[in-house]
Amino acid sequence: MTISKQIIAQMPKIELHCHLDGSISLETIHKLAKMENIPLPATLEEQQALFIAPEETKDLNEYLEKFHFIGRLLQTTAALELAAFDVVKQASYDNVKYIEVRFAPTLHTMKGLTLQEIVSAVVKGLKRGEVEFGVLSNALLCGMRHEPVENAIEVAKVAKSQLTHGVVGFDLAGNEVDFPPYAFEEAIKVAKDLDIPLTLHAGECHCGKNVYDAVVLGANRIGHGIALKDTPEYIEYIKENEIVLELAPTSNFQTKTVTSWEEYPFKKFLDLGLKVTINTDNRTVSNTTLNKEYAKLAEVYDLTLKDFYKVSCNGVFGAFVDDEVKKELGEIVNEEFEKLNGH
Ligand SMILES: O=c1[nH]cnc2c1ncn2[C@@H]1O[C@H](CO)[C@@H](O)[C@H]1O
Ligand SMILES: [Zn+2]
Repeated sequence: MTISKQIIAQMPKIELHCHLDGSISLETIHKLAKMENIPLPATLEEQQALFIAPEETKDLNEYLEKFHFIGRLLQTTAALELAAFDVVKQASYDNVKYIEVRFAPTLHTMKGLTLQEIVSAVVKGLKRGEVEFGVLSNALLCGMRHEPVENAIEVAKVAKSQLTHGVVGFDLAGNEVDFPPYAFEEAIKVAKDLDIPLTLHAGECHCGKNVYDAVVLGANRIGHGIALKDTPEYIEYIKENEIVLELAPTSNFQTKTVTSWEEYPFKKFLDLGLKVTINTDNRTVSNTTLNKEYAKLAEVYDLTLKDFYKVSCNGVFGAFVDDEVKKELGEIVNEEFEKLNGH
C-alpha cells in the first residue's frame, strides 16, 4: 500500500536544491509588488501564467523564461529579505529540517545593490526564518551561465567572504545547453582553490557527460544529474566519489529532461546505491511542494519508509555543514523516522 500523505507530511526532510527566485509564494509576490510599486496583471490566471511554468515546456531554456518577471521584484534588500523568509516558511510546511536556498546575486543588481548587500539581505531573511520556523537554513550562491565567466568568479569570491556567515557553497545555474561545465572551468577552479563546497547543475539537457565533467572539475554534488541514466559508463565514477544527486521530479518533467516515468531514474539510482535526494527546485515555477514531490515518487514506485529514510540520510550526508551539525541533523532524522516506524 502506498505510504499515506499524512505520513509523508510527517517525514523529516532535508532539502538541498531550492531556488529563491523560483519559490516565492503568490502571497509574498503580491506584497513585493506593492512594496516595489510594480503592477501585477489583474487576474489570478494571468499572474499564475507569469510565474508558473506549464507542465511541459520545450526545454530548460523555456522553463527559465519564468524567472524574468520575478527578478524585477527582487532588487532591494527589503524585498530579498522578505523573499528568503517566505521560502523558509514554506519549507517548514514540508517538515524540512535543513534547507539550502540558492540564488544568483548578479540578478539582483538592477537598482545598484552590491553583491555583498544582496547576499547579506538574503542571509538575514533565511536566519530570521530559521528562528521563526525552526528550519536550519543556509544559502548557496549561483553563477549564471549566460553571463561572462568573470561574473561567476566574482560570485565565488563573495561566497568565500561569507562562508562562515550563512553561505555554504557555490553553484552554476541557467543555460546548460549552450554553456556546459568546461565553459566555466576557470570559475570552478577559483571556487575549488578557495575551498568552497560545490554543487553544479548538470545533466538537465540530455548530456550525461556534463555530469561526469562537472564532477571531474570538482563538484561535490550535482543539481539533477538525470542524464546520467543514458551514460552508464559514468555511473560507477559518480558512486565511488559519493556524489550527491539533487533530483526534482516535477521540474525534470517540465524541462523535458524526461518524458515518461519509465525513463525517470530515481529508483534506478537509489537501487544502484547512488546518493539521491528529493527536492522542489522551484516551489512556484514548478507549482509544487516537497510533500507533493515525495507523494508523487511514493505513488509511482511504491516506496517504503526505508527508502525515504535513505533519502534523508543522503541529504544529511550531502549538506554543506560541519560534522557537528550533520550529527545533530542525523539524530533528528533518526528520531522522527523511528516515531513513524512505530505507527
Ligand atoms: O532547474 C534549473 N536549471 C538551471 N537553472 C535554473 C533552474 N532553476 C532555476 N534556475 C536558474 O537559477 C537562477 C537563480 O536562482 C534562476 O533565476 C534561474 O534562471
Ligand atoms: Zn535548479
